[in-house]
Amino acid sequence: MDPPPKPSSTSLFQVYLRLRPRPSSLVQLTQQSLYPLLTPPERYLTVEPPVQDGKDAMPTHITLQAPSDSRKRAVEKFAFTKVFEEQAEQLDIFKGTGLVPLIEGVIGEGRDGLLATLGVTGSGKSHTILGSKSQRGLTQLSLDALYRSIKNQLLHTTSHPSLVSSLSAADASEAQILPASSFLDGVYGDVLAERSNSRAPTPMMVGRTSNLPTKYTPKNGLYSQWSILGLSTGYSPRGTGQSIRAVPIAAESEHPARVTGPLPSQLPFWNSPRLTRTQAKLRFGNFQDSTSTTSIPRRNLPHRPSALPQYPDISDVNITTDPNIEYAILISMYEVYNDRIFDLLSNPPTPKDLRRRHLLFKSTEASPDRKVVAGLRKVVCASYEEALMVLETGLMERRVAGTGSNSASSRSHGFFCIEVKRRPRGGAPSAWTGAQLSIVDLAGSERARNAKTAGATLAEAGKINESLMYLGQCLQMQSDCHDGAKPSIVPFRQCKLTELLFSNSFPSSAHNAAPHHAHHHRNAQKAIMIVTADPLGDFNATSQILRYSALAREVTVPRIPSVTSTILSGTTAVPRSQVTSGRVTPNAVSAEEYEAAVSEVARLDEEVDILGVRLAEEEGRRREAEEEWRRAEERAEEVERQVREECWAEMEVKIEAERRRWMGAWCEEADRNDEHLDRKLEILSRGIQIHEDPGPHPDDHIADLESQNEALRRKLDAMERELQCRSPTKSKPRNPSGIAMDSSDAENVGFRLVGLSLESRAPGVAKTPRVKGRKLTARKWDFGEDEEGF
Ligand SMILES: Nc1ncnc2c1ncn2[C@@H]1O[C@H](COP(=O)(O)OP(=O)(O)OP(=O)(O)O)[C@@H](O)[C@H]1O
Repeated sequence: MDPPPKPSSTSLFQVYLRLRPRPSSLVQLTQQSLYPLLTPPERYLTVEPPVQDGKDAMPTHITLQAPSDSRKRAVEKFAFTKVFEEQAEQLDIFKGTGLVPLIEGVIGEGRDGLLATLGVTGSGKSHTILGSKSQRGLTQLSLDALYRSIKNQLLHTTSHPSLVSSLSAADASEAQILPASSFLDGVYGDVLAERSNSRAPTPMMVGRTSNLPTKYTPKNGLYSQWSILGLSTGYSPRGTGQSIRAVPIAAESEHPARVTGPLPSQLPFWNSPRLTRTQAKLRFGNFQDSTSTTSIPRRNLPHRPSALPQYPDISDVNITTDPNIEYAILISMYEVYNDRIFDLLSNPPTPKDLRRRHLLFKSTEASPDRKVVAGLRKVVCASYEEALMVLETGLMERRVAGTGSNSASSRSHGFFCIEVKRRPRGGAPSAWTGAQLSIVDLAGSERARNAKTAGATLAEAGKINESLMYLGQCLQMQSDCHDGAKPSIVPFRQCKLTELLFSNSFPSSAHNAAPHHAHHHRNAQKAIMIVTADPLGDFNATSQILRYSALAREVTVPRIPSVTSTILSGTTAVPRSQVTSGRVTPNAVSAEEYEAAVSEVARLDEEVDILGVRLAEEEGRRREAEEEWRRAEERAEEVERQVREECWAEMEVKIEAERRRWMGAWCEEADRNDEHLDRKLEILSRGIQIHEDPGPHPDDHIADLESQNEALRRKLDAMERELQCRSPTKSKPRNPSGIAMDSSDAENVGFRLVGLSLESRAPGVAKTPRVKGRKLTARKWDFGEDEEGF
């Protein structure tokens, strides 16, 4: 097989392979005692000797053969840029993978750099990127190299108060930029107050399974993922006073932590007082998590610097910089979880709103030709220690869970971005340009059967595998079109992960830039992929990853003793003497023809074998396609369901709003009516004064009656006198009934009139008697008529 293709201008990634060492003998012993029936795993991977000669020559090829392969499957050979064997250390990886030139490109050329790890779960991706208790990872080493190189040209927010505002003005990603001191104070300053409002903790378990007690409960105590960076908390969140410590694995134990140089203890927030037990309880609450995995708080206290690993030392790494340039470094962190981007450095919008807002990867007004993650929080870090603290804070937010394959399995793809901003010394505030180094810790692909996941963790695994499948397709495309084919056909827009990894892999074109923006031509990013593999791990999962990530691949079919070979061996066994004996039948063929036929059969047989392998591959691809189809259908259903739910929710909101509007209008109308009525009543009560009739005073009434009586009496007297003065011959006047009336009668009449008059004044009395009475009193002419009648 040829040496792996040299990275060309079209290749998107340089691909390195790192093999994970065997677990330490102590771990193996523990495993054996826990699972005595378990057969020790067989190694299925062989590293080929280096193709080139020389002392520093590195292997580039591996062969893969299924362990205990009764079916005699094809032997596959893979080519990588370099293969790092089990004994390789972090420093070897740092120096041997071209990470230093990548950093140089970021500082000097303004070229974006990308470093990513890919592998099956538990194969050592996080170990490579983040390191362990005793060794720094590539992230810390890159940060160290960066800060060492530009420390004399680095601007600080303390000495340049306008630094943050000038960086914000030049930022194209709508980011919230703040100095590290403000950020760290915000996170750790008022720990008590914040903790009580903190988000629900994400399931987390850290440490090797084999090192954990058999029954692992929160009461056993925990240590955070950050401790793998060597920043031991020295603090048990439950206040038990104990923290589980990972038993150092063989490679690590050779390099005990060395603490040298300036320590983060010099930072003010690292010296903040430790929590008391009560405070801790208050702060972390009661960790009664119902999930199968154990929870620890997302943000621990600032860690003690005493365990900070300084190994490996990279003080000999020198990156030359232009002294006329001044720099600022911005750190941001996000994770891709379930195909959505979440900021790892920002707090929830409100303490009550525990849901995180996902961010968009898009072109902005200030960055029309290049997509950026918009709205991230970026922290200006003036020193390596500050950058480490920010990294810790982000890692605490990252989703990690214990699975059957890895006790601290990353459940999201983590992105750690170091933006190196540069401008000429004393340049205008807006003159910032720069490039970014992105370090990506991908979540591992896993088989549900091996990982023994269920529920949400299984769903996460589905999403992880899906995004890794798309990544695989992109990488496959890169290796397929190595020889001059266009890499632009790489289908990277299929999911968020591949978009983030590949969209800056191509140089920006000037015509895409908006005319009102000074166009800054960007070089295509340089990218390094470190594929991690456990030679004793899951064969199928590992071979699948290697298949799509390798730069080249060759399949050899093992020779199977078949009918052909039997014939062949029979042929060779035929003694020449027999062939030439002359006992040849008319149908018999010559020995040469027979041999040619047999070799033709052998060739065809080989072809059949190769076709068999191809068929198996095609079948695998078909299965993948079917799986993709199924997932696409599921996605479509999910989208449909979401749309329905959204529409439903929107409808409900609208109906509710309409109802409220109507209720409001109805209430308003009712109020208006009430008001109107009130006003009317008021007007009425003001305008109409009801006077109560006091009624006649009884004395007045009596006096009145008496005067009337008196008047009548006088009238009667006058009439009597008149009668007496008339001649005695004249007959006595008659009453209407014809009966003669004497004075006593007249008196009676008078009294009756008075009585009638009284009755007529009484309320509710009928008028008829009054008419009668008036008739009696007022009809003087009646008398007159009578008089005339006499
Ligand atoms: N090169 C190495 N040297 C020493 N220990 C290693 C190495 N690689 C991995 N390990 C150990 O193996 C375990 C699993 O590694 P790690 O967590 O890095 O896996 P991972 O690939 O990131 O898994 P996941 O995808 O599930 O997050 C850790 O305990 C780690 O310390």
